Amino acid sequence: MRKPIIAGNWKMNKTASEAIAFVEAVKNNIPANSAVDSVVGSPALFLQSLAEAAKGTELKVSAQNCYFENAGAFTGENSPAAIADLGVQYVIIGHSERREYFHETDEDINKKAKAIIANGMTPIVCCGETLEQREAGETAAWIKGQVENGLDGLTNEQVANLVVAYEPIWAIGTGKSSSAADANETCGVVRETIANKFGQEVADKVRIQYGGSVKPENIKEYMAEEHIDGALVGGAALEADSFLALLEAVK
Ligand SMILES: O=C[C@H](O)COP(=O)(O)O
Repeated sequence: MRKPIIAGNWKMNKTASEAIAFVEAVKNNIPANSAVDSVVGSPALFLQSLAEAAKGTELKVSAQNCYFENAGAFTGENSPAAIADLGVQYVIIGHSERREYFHETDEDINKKAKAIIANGMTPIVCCGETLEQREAGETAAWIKGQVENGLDGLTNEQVANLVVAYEPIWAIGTGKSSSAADANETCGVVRETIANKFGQEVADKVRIQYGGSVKPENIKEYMAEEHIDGALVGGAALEADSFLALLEAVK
């Protein structure tokens, strides 16, 4: 049985005081030993204060990116070792916005996954196709390539413990969510790709999220599907009430 994982991704939103207010409003409203892993993905600026505020609670903090080296002359980047030292437990990598606007490749994402794991954190590895790829019938082949390349060289145990987020790019922030059946089919491609590369036992353990216009009103439909173990949520995870409603719908 895979434990559901709901992760909010704030993207480049919120000020420091808004971020703390969110965590204060949420952290004590998640029951101890919750049946759901609850994660909030913050800009790097607020990671330290949020990790401190959430310490000892069920709410876990995620970065939205990091570099793949722990230290050195990489102006403007954030070290995975330094992020881990703050008490951050997850890092989202390979989000389609990072791939598109910051030209991240599968190779970068693979190096980041290794660095995140080496620092004791859990990567949330994103993949997803464009509308053009979907309409051309290329979704499965594209997702297979992203997953194979992104996870290349990891051990079976490392893959079993990470999270993959499938986010069709055309469904992100558009209000056009994928149908639950279509999302499940592609999450099934992720699982099958992992089974072929790392074995069925690993594939049965890895948690796969769907992301793209998930809201408290539709999350149950996704969570009812065989291959969907959680959600990566943007817009509907920005307000504490809505984030708590997502958790409530899943538990
Ligand atoms: O990382 C989250 C996704 O990009 C989904 O964003 P959204 O829920 O606003 O569509």
